[in-house]
Amino acid sequence: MKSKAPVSKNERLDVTITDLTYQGLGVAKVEDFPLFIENTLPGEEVTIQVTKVQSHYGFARAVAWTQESPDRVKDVDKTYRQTGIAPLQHLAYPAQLKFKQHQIAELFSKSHQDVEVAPTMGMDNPTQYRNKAQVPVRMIKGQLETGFYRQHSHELIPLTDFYIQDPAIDAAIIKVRDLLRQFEIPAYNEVSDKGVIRNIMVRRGYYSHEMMIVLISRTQKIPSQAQLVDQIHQALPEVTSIVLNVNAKKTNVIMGNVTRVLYGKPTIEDTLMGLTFAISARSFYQVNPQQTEKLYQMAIDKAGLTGAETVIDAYCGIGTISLALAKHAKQVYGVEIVPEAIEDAKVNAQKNHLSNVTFAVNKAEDQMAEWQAAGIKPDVIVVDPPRKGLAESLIDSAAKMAPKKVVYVSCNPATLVRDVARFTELGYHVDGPVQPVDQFPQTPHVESVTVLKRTEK
Ligand SMILES: C[S@@+](CC[C@H](N)C(=O)[O-])C[C@H]1O[C@@H](n2cnc3c(N)ncnc32)[C@H](O)[C@@H]1O
Repeated sequence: MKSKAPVSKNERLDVTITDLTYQGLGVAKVEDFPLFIENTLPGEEVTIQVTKVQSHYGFARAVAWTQESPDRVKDVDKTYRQTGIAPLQHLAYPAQLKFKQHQIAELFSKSHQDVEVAPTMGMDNPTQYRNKAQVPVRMIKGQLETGFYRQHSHELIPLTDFYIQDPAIDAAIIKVRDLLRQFEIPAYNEVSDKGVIRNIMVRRGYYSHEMMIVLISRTQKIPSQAQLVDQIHQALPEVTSIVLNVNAKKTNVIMGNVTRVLYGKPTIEDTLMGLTFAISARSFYQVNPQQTEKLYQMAIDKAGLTGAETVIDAYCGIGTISLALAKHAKQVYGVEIVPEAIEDAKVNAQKNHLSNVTFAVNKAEDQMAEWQAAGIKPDVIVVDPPRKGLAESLIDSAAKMAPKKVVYVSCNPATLVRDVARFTELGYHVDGPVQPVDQFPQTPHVESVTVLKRTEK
């Protein structure tokens, strides 16, 4: 065998299952060595017994056996795992929360043994929480269907109950699907690159109940467009905005660059932290509003503002965190790459009568360098990047500006740990425990807040 197994036959040990192979075996790692375990699913903590250590394509591989996890619950619907909508549905909710805490702790343990991870903050009803749906549309046996792709494929599994989405959104998708069928509007076919409707996006304000329907089309115009739009808003009284997004490219990217309002306003409004936000079709907006309020409150508390501080909010979207911080700070600077989101952010500052916020459309890494060159000296920097984390140059500019604190809101613990390592090289240390907040129940996605403090010299 080329590599040696750190486990031996008949050994018993406690492991956490982190992955699933295509053959349906659970995978756990011991010192980065994979163990393949029958009868397990991701997130489960089980005691295993190694049954075989064998050579597999020249590498050591161990197969182990266990009894079913006590945290296993009955699947609600197996399609939720096949589609990746709810890959953790088999796990009792407290075990899901523990798994998320474990994932972050495991990643930090390799480079930062001193970092603690607090228990994950969960929600009371961990289903039907999503305020946004983005569903693909396909023709199946000559009929237009909405649903979700089987994982790692483009095979559409038709669905009417999406389990983790607001049920009013599920009902709207069915209504739009039925109207598309009625007007005989064909779905896009990605093989022939023909057809019309590619995706339907629906967003609904948690408090406002305002609903936006975005029809993502290959074509500049949808057949029977005026009648379709008329019927949609008549059938769905909560709809205050119907938008056409044109994506004519042969691509996996969902939205194109052209957006046209077909009915109502270009935005819907919702409330978070007592503030009102306008949200347009292409802007990012957190999908779990109940947990977002907890997440933002945590970020604000950890920023520890007195009203005298200058704060930067990098990756600010429509300015949600920026404006929530502005109530407690002297001046806030926000930066975001999507121009529509910054337009929303500016409107949102006015709507909430907050004049101590300045927004910039730019790459956060470039804007931070500009602010640093311009001599801006933030007391606190908040970052909330996408899954790929922070550009190294952003961390360098941030450290040069020497804020007392960096509050890092992360949706990917792997890049969080990488970025924390860079900050520690530049004179920062993790202050207090990392706090996971469950933004995505039933899925393995992990959101967290980490505070980095400048180490006194
Ligand atoms: C996780 S979201 C957070 C948004 C916002 N803080 C919120 O809570 O709604 C990340 C945001 O970063 C933006 N983004 C992605 N890459 C960027 C970059 N290089 N520079 C600036 N913004 C970027 C995305 O458009 C998105 O709005």
